[in-house]
Order: sequence, then structure tokens, then C-alpha cells
Amino acid sequence: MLYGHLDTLREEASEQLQRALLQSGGTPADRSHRDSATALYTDRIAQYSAVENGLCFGRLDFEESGEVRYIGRIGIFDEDNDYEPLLIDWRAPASRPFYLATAAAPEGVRRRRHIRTERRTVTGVDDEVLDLAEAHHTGRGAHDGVAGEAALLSALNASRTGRMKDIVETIQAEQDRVIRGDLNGVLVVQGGPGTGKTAVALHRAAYLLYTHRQMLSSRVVLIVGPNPTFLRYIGQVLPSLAETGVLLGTMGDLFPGVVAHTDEPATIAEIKGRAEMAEVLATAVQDRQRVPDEAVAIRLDILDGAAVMLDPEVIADARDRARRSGKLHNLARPVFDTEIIHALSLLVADTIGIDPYADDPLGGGDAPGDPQILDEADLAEIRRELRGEAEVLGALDWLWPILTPQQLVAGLFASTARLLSAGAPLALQRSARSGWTPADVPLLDEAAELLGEDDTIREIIAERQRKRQIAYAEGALEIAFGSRSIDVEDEDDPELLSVTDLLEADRLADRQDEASGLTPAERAAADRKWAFGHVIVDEAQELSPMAWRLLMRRCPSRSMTVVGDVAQTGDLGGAASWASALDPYVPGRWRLRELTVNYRTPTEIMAVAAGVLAGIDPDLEPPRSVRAAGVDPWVRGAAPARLPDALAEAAVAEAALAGDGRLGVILPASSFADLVPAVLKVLPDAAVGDEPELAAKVVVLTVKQAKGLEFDGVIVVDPNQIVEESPRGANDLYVALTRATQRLGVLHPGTLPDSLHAVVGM
Ligand SMILES: Nc1ncnc2c1ncn2[C@@H]1O[C@H](COP(=O)(O)OP(=O)(O)OP(=O)(O)O)[C@@H](O)[C@H]1O
Repeated sequence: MLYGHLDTLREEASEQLQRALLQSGGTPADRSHRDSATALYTDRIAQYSAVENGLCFGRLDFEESGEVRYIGRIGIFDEDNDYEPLLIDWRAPASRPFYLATAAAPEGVRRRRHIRTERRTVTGVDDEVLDLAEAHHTGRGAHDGVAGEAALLSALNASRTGRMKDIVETIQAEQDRVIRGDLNGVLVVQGGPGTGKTAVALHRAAYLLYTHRQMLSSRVVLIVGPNPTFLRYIGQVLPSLAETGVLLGTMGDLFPGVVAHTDEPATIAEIKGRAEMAEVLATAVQDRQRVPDEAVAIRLDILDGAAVMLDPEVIADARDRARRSGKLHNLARPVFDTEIIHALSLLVADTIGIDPYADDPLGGGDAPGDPQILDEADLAEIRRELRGEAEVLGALDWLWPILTPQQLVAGLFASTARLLSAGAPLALQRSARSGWTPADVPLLDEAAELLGEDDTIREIIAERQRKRQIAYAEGALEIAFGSRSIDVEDEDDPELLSVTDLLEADRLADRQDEASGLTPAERAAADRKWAFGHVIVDEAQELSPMAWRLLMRRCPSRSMTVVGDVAQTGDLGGAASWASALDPYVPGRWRLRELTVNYRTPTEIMAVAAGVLAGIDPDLEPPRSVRAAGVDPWVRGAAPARLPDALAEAAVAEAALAGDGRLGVILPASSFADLVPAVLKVLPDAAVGDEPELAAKVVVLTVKQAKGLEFDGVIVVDPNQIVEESPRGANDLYVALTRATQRLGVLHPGTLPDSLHAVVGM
């Protein structure tokens, strides 16, 4: 019956879509209405298809009223019967007892039923009787603290596919409380490995979109994950819950127009992430407001090519006034221009005044050579002419260049002098042509904030383009930077406007034009100043102070869900505590929820990982595993020279034992290239690379890549090396050991880290 309703809903949406598509012409308002109707019905059809599998997964039978509620992925109502609910959306308040009711607090529920389906056929049911008396009588009651135990264990024991699945059917009470937490404020979800933080974060996004649809679908929910592989891993969860109005991205994706996926050493990324970099960039901007040591000679057409000398004191004065205007660098440039042009006009007036033989250079009717006769109107005319002079524009660009964030940051990193002057470590020096890295993105964003850009810079660039075209038409081609009296440091100086800047102006203008046809998520992705309705950060412990600055700017309402585990921090610039990350923005005003049950890693594996956790901080409690796998982890030594062969043997054996599941082989980053061939020789289809295909049967990866992922079986190779190759190596080993849902093997060439000794002989 429910599927009959689903089919009807889908057919109706298809018909409405057809009708919308057939309409043509009309006023712009009609067209815009048609576009939004098309988008609406296309979305609906996608939603109805997304919920096809597992449409209804639960049933609640109430004690006294005899009421029966069916719980499912969407809500369906009976139009012919006063809109009686036939199926209740899992996010609706009426579904809550399905997740929260226990035998101790049954909330009026007598029986909770989990319904398993395959396509449209019911394949099984699991009942829990919450009435204590009846449970006692039948011997079937709720396990303490675990709702829907059979359904949960069947989900947890299922083979992994390389893609995360939704958990709507088996959300546990402590997770439900996080998912339905209040929209406002910063909610921190701290939990050990496998406690469902990622799953909870995604379901919270779906819940918030359902509950605050109007606000959030236009303002968009941003979900930030650690890397593109992870985003692909979680990418199907929200569409399977029929939610598409979110933007998924890594930190590297958050500066529109910049692709920031280049790698760099962890130590450099750490420096870039320090809070002091905000100060460094502010100084770097000031350093670009130049006051030369000596006077600058500017040859002027208005003086028939004669030069005037602009003194450093005059330039310093203009700079101070521009700074005092309180405007951002690019926006203060007109103030600086006005000051310099004014000073130049006086110099011109002086020059004209002391030249008794000059013809009337202004073309006015006054007698030549008499300074007395230059009135304010004449000075204004001089200023107007000066503004059009190529050498004047060149000098202004040199003294106070209009800068894009990219020009500022690339220009800083490319110059020892600029780094020194801005107080930045010289380790940051690199060629101006290096690719952007994820750690550069918060710096570019900071630079954009300091420079002031977007519309203003576009207008200035467009205006400059217009002036250049005019100058070209007049045959004045030498506009770029003609003055020999100005010392140009570098031919490639990034501050000089180039063809790219002009194209950039066009691109930005196009962006505006196209904006009307884009979805809110697409518009948000293209707009650096977008204020998201809610921001969810996964693996948030890895974010640097500079990254937090960027995210806080994207979320002025501070409506955020921050998910992570400070015991798993691997990045050197990552957080050691939530307070250190968040107090600068919401001092004492963030809420902490903890998840304590590990749904991924069985007890046998968690016992091994617990030893490593105790080494990181004896006060940290490992999460409690919800199940045992019945298989002990193995630890095997190999002579260093034999390590590749031993790895190959173990990989083949474990791949077979994983059945139709997945095997992850986690290698130290420093011996990755040496060990990968050993695996590929025996398992040529194994996935490996920057963004390995997680659906492959065997995936070989570093700890950094494995963060947030899981596999049925895992082999961790050379734990000592993993610990030693990073100051946060113990955290990395903890992450590596907690990736398996069933089997774990540890292969070591030398001695074992102390923290693993406990497991030898298992
Ligand atoms: N209530 C649940 N029902 C079924 N499966 C669940 C439930 N909670 C978590 N899981 C499963 O447990 C596994 C671990 O969840 P998840 O990846 O969200 O954990 P995590 O806390 O983000 O882990 P880590 O910190 O190690 O990345 C996933 O396969 C997830 O689907």
C-alpha cells in the first residue's frame, strides 16, 4: 500500500514536471516561475526514487490507545482520508519513541518492530516488547541501552562496500539526542573511533533540513570533511535520505576560484595554520603600501614630458591619510590616489608658475606663466588630466597596488624580503608558481578580508581595463609601467595587473549573470562571502587556528556542529582540546556531547587500541565496543628485508578472509612507495593513489588517507615507523588500529612499540 502511494506521488510529480517543461515563452517572471517549478519537481522525483529501498523500516504499537505508527524515510499521508499519516518521517517528533523508548521508559510503546525489506518485499521483522511484564512472559525484551539489537548487529556485521550507509533504521538513543540537538549555537560532538560521529553529523544535517527547511534550504548547510576521498566515502548518505540541499567540501575547496589540492610537508602546513599568520598577513598588506627612500621622478605629458619629483614625505602623508580612512587596503586606494594627485597638481602648478616661457599648458584663456591666475578650476583640470596619465597610474600602482588575495599571498611567499619584513618564518618561501595547498586557503581568505575585494576590485579592474583600452586607442601603449625612475624589483611582480586579472573581471561578471540559474548550494560554493545557515565540521580536531577563523567567517550565526576526537588529532596544527579551538570565538558558549559506544571496532581490536590510547593520555577512556567479532587480532614480526614478502603474503590471506568485504592496508607514509609494489605484485587490482577508489576489494593507504574510513579487515604495517614519523605518531597509530569492523593484523619489521606489547602472544 505504501509503495502504491509512493508510485502515485512519483507519477504526479512527473506529470507536473512535464507540464512545467512544456510551457514556453512568457515574461521573465513566468520563465523564472517555470524554472523553479522544474527544479522543485525534479527534486521531488529524485527524493521519491531515493527512498525506494527501506521506505518503511519501523512500526510502533502503543499500549493504551492501540495506535500503530509506521516509521519510514519520508512522510506519506492519505489524501482521501483527511491526510491521516500513513508513514511518519523518521525526523518527525512522532518518530522519536522509535529511537528512545526503552523497557525502563517505554513512552507508551508496547512493541517496537524493525522491518527488513528487500526491494518491495518484507524479508524479516525483529520485535522488542517494551512492556516489562509481557517481556518477562515471552522472554523477548529490549537489551539494556541498545535499541533494536538484532537490526543493529546485522547492520554492523554486514560487509563494507567502500561507501558509508545511512543508519536511520538503528539510530541509538545517545546519537538521537545529538541528531535532534538545537539548531542554535556550537554543538561539539566528541567521541572515540567508531562511535558514529560522522553518521550522526550527516543525520543531523538531514534532521535540521527537515525541521528548519525554509531557512536552511536557502542559506545552505555546509559539511566540511578532511579530504576528497572521505567526501566520496560519505557522499551517498544524504542523497539516500532524500536530502540534496547541502554543500560538501574540504578546507581546500573553500576559496572560490582556487583549486588547493597540492601537497606540502606537515611542518609547513602547521606554520601556515598558526594564529600568528593573521598578523603576518596584516603586516604583509601594510608592506605593500610603499614609501620609497628617495623622491620618485614622474614624467608628465601635461608638462611635455618634464618630470616632477614626488618626495617620500608627501607619499608617507598620503599613505597615512589612506590608512586613517579606516578602509581596507584596496578600498582605501582612491583615498591614496586623491592625496597623491592633489600633491602632483600642486607640483605641476608650481612648475608652470616658475616657467615664464610656458605656453598655456591648460588650454585656458589666461596669460601664460602667471601662477596667480591658476584658480581652483584650473587645479581641478590639472588633477583630471593627471588621473589619465600613464606614468601617474604606474606610480600609484607601484606605491599602493590593488591586490588580489592570490597576489598578496603568492607575492609574500615568493620573496625573502617580504617574509622577513612581515615577521614570517623563511621556511614558507616558495616559487610564485607553486600550486595552492589546503593550508593556503585560510590565508587567502584572511588576505581577502584584509584587502577588501569582490565587487569593488571587480569594478576597479574593469575600470582599469576601460582606461587601458582608451589609452591603447590613443596610441599610448606604454601604460604598464614605463617609468625608468621607478625601480621595478621583479618583472613577474604579481601586483602588476595582467591579462589574467582582466579575464578574472569577466569571469566574475559572468558569475553574477549566471547566478540566477544556480541552486543555493551552487551559489554558496561560488561565493566567498556566503553566510551558511549551519556548518558541520567532521574530523574537526584537525583544523588549524587559521582554518577556524575562515569557518567562523562563513557562519556568522555560529550555528555549528563540530564533530571529532581530540585523541585522533594527526595534523601538527590540529587541536589538542576543544576549548583551545573554540574559546577564541564562542568563549564558554559551546555545548559538549559525548558519544561513548563504539559501533565499528569489536572488543578484541579495541583492547589493542586501548593500550595505544593509554600511552597518549592515561586519562582518556576508550569507547565501549558494542560487540565482539570472535576473532583475535594477530601481530607478526618479519626481518626488515623480508617485510615486503611478508606483507604480500598477509595481504593475499586477509583479502581472502574478508570475503565479499574490503581490506585496508595501512602503511607508514615514509615507506609507502617502497612497500606498495609488494602488494600490487600479488593483488594488481588494489586501489592506491591520491584518491584511491574505496569500492576496490583492497585499498592501500596512509594513516592520513585512512582517517574516518573503515574496512572489514585491516593490516597495519610497521607501527613503530607510524609512531616515529610524526610528533603525533601515537595518535596516528590509534587511528590506524581502529579502522577494522572485523579483523586486524599488525605486521612489524623491528621491535614493537611498547604500547602494543600487551597483545603479543594473542
Ligand atoms: N546506530 C548505528 N546503527 C548502525 N550503524 C552504526 C550506528 N552508529 C554507527 N554505525 C556505524 O559505525 C561505523 C562507524 O561510524 P562513524 O564512521 O560515523 O564513526 P566515527 O565516530 O566518525 O569514527 P572515526 O572517529 O573513527 O572516524 C559506521 O559504519 C557507521 O555506519
